Amino acid sequence: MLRIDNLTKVYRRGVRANADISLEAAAGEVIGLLGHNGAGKSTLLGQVVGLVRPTAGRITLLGRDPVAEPAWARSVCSFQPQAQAPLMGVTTRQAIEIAGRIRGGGHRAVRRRTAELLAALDIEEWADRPGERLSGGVRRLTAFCMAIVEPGGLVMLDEPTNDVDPVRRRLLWEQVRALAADGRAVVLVTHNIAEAERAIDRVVVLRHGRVTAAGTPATLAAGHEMSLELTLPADPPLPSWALRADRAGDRLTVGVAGPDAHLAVAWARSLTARYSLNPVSLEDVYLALSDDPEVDRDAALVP
Ligand SMILES: Nc1ncnc2c1ncn2[C@@H]1O[C@H](COP(=O)(O)OP(=O)(O)OP(=O)(O)O)[C@@H](O)[C@H]1O
Repeated sequence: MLRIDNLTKVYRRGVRANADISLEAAAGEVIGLLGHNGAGKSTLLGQVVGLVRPTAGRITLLGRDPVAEPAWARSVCSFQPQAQAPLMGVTTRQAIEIAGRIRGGGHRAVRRRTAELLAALDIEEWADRPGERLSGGVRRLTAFCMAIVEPGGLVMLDEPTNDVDPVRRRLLWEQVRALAADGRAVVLVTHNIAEAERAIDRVVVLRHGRVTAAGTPATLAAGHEMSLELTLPADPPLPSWALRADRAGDRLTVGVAGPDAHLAVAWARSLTARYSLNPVSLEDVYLALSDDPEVDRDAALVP
């Protein structure tokens, strides 16, 4: 569906927002773009929809060049920008229906789909409220519905869960999975890594405009240690498989490599009934990458 090769964007005044980025998104797949503020995530999405002109590299969307054909690209892409949608003078329902009609949906089909989305995201109680009187979270959900009411083959969402409460965030992630199940490719930006882990198929981590890690959450987690937590008043001798040990009060945390999990559990059991072995989360991996001086050194090489 989408293929990006060696994409680079240098803004005027020399800010290199994207540096040599390559990635692919296939139909039925949800890709999560992760990265600190200013890492270049929005710039990447902006280039695919023709809002930002690449400095170098190539984007291929359904075999065509969206940079050369921006109007066509916008017809096959759906996009929820990071900025809140201006919803003055229209209700939630009207905003979603208008978006669906502009994207070419039939009157009845758009009305039906709008009603389904309002129900699925549990925002029906605000369906007929004017946009200027909506809360930030409902506004964000409305913008999400506007982006997916008549979805293109590629759906790009820039921080769709911002301002949204935990219950409705979960409903939103279900809709993201439904888009993929329906054969769309979804590329989304999020800072909500713990939740995204359940909804995304592949992760691309950007740092200072470069891809610093990419893969499924499981492959990124492979090689990172798990943590064994034990409630123990005194430190026992550490077995040879223990990677590190930290104490906070009566809690001891021991780093464990994946293949040593069974040894760790047996050891913990011999010492106390109060222990837990926690698999590494995508958030742990992300934080470990953020701390990695190698990654910083690479980033510093960005000219
Ligand atoms: N129009 C612009 N002109 C000049 N520099 C820009 C412009 N837009 C973004 N930048 C710069 O490009 C870099 C990447 O910005 P971008 O918005 O793509 O990051 P991001 O990863 O989406 O950040 P955030 O998580 O904060 O939204 C930043 O240094 C930003 O200041």
